[in-house]
Amino acid sequence: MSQPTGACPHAWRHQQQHRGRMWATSRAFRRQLVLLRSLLPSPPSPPPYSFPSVAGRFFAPSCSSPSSTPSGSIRASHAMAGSAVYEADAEAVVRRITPPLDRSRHKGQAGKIAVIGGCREYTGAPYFAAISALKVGADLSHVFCTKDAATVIKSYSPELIVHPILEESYSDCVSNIMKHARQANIPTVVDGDGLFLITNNLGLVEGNPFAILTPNVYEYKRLVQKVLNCDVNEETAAEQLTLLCQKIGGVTIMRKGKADVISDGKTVTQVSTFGSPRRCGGQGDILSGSVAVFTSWARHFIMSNEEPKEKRVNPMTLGCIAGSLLLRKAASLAFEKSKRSTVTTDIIEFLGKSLEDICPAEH
Ligand SMILES: NC(=O)C1=CN([C@@H]2O[C@H](COP(=O)(O)OP(=O)(O)OC[C@H]3O[C@@H](n4cnc5c(N)ncnc54)[C@H](O)[C@@H]3O)[C@@H](O)[C@H]2O)[C@@H](O)CC1
Ligand SMILES: Nc1ncnc2c1ncn2[C@@H]1O[C@H](COP(=O)(O)OP(=O)(O)OP(=O)(O)O)[C@@H](O)[C@H]1O
Ligand SMILES: [Mg+2]
Repeated sequence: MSQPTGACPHAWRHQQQHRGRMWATSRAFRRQLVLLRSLLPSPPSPPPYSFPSVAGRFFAPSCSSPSSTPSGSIRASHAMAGSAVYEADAEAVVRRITPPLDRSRHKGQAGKIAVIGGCREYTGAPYFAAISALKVGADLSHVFCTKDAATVIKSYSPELIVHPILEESYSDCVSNIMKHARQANIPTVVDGDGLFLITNNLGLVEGNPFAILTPNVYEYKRLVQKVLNCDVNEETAAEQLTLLCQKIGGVTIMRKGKADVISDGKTVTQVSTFGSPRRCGGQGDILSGSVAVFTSWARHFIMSNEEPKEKRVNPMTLGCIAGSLLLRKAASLAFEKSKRSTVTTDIIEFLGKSLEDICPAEH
C-alpha cells in the first residue's frame, strides 16, 4: 500500500495515477481525497453537448428538448454520421412499465430494494436512494451500512429497514455482494463510491447485462480514462458511450448531465426533459433509487409480454429512461415551489405527484 504524499494537489494527481488498487478503494484514501479536493479550485465545466434525435419504438423525436438542435435536417445528418441518439418517449415508457395497483398482490411483489452504502460522512446519499425507491412504489427498501451510519439513517425515516453490518473498509464485502447479485441475475445499479470501486476493478461488472452504471460528469471521465485510455470527447460522445459499454461488456450506462444519455452498447437514448436549474447534491441518489425500481418493473413487463427475444427492448434501458424522467419532473415541480431554496428532500416529496400525473393510480 502506498500513501499520498502531502497536501499538494499536483502530488495528489500524480499519486492518483499510481495508487495501489486496495489503497485506492479504501475509505481512508477517499477521506484524504475529499480533504485535498477542497483545497483545489473547481474544475472548469465541460462544454455543453447536444444529441440529435430520431424516431423509433418507445422513442420519439423531441419537440421540447432544450438541448436538441432546432433543425430536423441537421439532426438527421448528424445521426447518420455516427451512432443515432433517440430521444425517449419517456412518458410512454413510464406508463407501460408501471404495474397497476393490483389488490391481489402481496408485500414485496412491487419490488424489494437493497441499498449498500452509508458511512460516517455520508448518510444522506443512501437515505435519498432508499426513500426514493419507496416513494416511486417499491414495497420494501433495505439499507446496508456501517454501524456509525445506521442510527442516523434510521432516524430520518421509520420506513427504511436499516442493517448496521458493513465494516468501515467495506470494498471486499460490496464486491462479494455484486458477485452474488450477478449469479442471481439481480439488476444492480452502481453509483457514487460503487463507481469508484468498479473503475478500479472492472471485473466486477464485465459482461454483466444486469449492471447499470450511473456516472456523473467526473465519474464518467474517470471511467473513460480507465477503460478507453483517452479523454471524454464531446464531438463523438454517442460513439464513445457505446464503445465504453461494449468494452466493459454488456453493461448499461446512463451518463448524467444536461441530458441523461443511456446506452447498452447497441442503442443510445436520451432523456432531456428540463428538470430544474438547481444542482443541489443528492439528485443522482434519487435517480439511482428510482432506476432500481423501474428496472425491476420493466423486467416483469418485458417477460410477461411474451415478445420474441429479438424484439425485446432492454429493460435496463427502460428503467433508466423512466427514472430519469421522474426525477426531472419532480425536480421541476419542486423548483416551481421552492425556487432557489430547492433541496433534494423537496424533490423527493414530488416523486409521487410526478408519477401520478403520468400514470394515475386506480382505486
Ligand atoms: N447528502 C449526502 O450524503 C450526499 C452524499 N453524496 C456522496 O458524496 C460522495 C461524493 O460524491 P460526488 O458526486 O460529489 O463525487 P465526485 O467524485 O463526482 O466529486 C466530488 C467533488 O470533487 C471534485 N472532483 C472530482 N474529481 C476531481 C478531479 N479529478 N480533480 C479535481 N476535482 C475533482 C468535484 O468538483 C466534485 O464536486 C459519494 O459517496 C456520494 O454518494 C452525494 O451523493 C451527494 C449527497
Ligand atoms: N447540467 C444539467 N442540466 C440539467 N439537469 C442536470 C444537469 N446535470 C445534472 N442534471 C440532473 O441531475 C441529475 C443527477 O445528475 P448529477 O450530475 O447531479 O449526479 P450526481 O453528481 O451523481 O448527484 P449526487 O449529488 O446525488 O451524487 C441528472 O439525472 C439530471 O436530471
Ligand atoms: Mg452521485
